[in-house]
Amino acid sequence: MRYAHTVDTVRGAEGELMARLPDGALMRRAATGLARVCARVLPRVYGSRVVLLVGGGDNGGDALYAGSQLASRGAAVRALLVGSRVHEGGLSALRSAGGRAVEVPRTTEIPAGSEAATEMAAADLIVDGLVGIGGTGGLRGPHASLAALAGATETPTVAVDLPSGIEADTGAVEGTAVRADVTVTFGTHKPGLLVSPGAEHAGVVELVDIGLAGELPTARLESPQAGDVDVSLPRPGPESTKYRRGVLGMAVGSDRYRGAAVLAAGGALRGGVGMLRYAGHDAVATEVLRHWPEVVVSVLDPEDPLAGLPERVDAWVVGPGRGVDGDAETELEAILGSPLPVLLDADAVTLLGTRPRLVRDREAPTLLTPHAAEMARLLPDTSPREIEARRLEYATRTAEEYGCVVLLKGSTTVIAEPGRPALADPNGTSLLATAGTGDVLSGLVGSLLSGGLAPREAAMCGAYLHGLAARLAHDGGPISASDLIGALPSAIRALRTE
Ligand SMILES: NC(=O)C1=CN([C@@H]2O[C@H](COP(=O)(O)OP(=O)(O)OC[C@H]3O[C@@H](n4cnc5c(N)ncnc54)[C@H](OP(=O)(O)O)[C@@H]3O)[C@@H](O)[C@H]2O)[C@@H](O)CC1
Ligand SMILES: [K+]
Repeated sequence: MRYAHTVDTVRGAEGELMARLPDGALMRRAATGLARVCARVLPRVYGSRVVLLVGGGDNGGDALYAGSQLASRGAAVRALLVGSRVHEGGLSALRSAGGRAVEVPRTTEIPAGSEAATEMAAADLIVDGLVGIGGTGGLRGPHASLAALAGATETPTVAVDLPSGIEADTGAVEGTAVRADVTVTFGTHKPGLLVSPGAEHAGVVELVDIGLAGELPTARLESPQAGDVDVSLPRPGPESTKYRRGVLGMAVGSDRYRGAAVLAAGGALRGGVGMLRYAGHDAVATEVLRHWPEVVVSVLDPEDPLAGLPERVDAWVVGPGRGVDGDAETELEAILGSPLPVLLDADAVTLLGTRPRLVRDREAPTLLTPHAAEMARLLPDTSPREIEARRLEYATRTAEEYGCVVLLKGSTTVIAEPGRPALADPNGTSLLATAGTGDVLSGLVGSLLSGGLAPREAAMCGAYLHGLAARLAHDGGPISASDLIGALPSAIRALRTE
């Protein structure tokens, strides 16, 4: 698991630790770790050209001290000082080691042909020490200008603690931000490094241990790795039967949207469900059976559909392609009235927007799996764009307002449960941005719910396997939702070797 803590928590832990350590010890540890990574990114240190972007705070101080270490190993290091002040200790260390520093004019626009721009383009490495966890709001003035100019070069860029311009606690990016190839972060990850859009600016994230771990409380955010998914995933043993492995009920698809049912069923079957009980009208039920003869189908009578819903199930998946008419609403209400875990996706989430009490008043476990547009229907006066920009914040808010677990699909899938650290899936890929992949996910996560996993863990494992399957199915060209189903067993196998 990767753990991420908020700025306030990091500051608190830093304060505790600093009180026991000599002055400057933490910054020395941070700078040494940073210099080590920079040395690895450079083809060789001696004779290389390094440009430091140095803001006025300790983030700039880290860059200056790391720069001094590179300079003492023979790199030509030049610091562009852009803050209203500068870390004096770092600056004198750099100068003593033979590095040079120039003040960048504090004009808002630094032109493309300026000396600073030329130096960045000619450098072997740019080190971004403009702002770290002390940053507030989008980058201002010359900081924004330098970040944009760095982004216009091909020069490899290492960000100090986090890429300047991304919001540490959320991953939101307002305006220009540095795009790093590598981010060297200190003590713990910051949530913004693991959630898009911030995560897309961070490149490879390397954690430098500065001794903070002992002071850190519960994380704000966790990012599961293959081993975490592997240990959580239910595996059949000698005692397993189809009933013990879990029976999943599915109320998805409709005569109009038959594919949704076929895809969700595929996700559940390849996700390892013990038995799948599908309920739907004749045409869609026949289609499901044609694709997946192992499914136990209940054909619903249009005159009395509720009477046909299967009873002996361990969990339910409701919504994809089911519609939002009166029958769908009555069915949703009936299923949510059961004491079983229920996953609501797509149309069921839309229906919930008009009847929030259906979940708010529920005591049994509920998991919502919306994308941003569906989530916007749950939160009045919120647009999908706002949700995309602040995924962690809105997933958390939805979970709290509805009192359930929420999996927000998209660039970084975020899972939130009130009172627990949120989870950020590390496997996000644009390969999944294609019709039907959400249906597969609902079936896959549903199979894990029916297998006995708590909603948060089912969501975590499902999201991880979904992304991994997409990567495994990809052989250079696009993939479809059906390819994803085919790759799920390999994804489960691959957990052990990841
Ligand atoms: N915590 C730890 O455990 C450790 C922390 N360490 C390091 O300390 C870093 C935190 O240092 P910090 O507190 O000095 O703040 P920092 O990130 O340098 O930013 C402040 C400066 O940025 C400026 N500024 C702000 N927003 C801006 C904007 N939008 N656009 C433009 N400018 C903006 C602001 O300028 P002002 O607004 O005051 O003029 C001020 O000068 C941390 O990230 C890590 O690298 C390690 O050394 C050791 C262990
Ligand atoms: K930075």
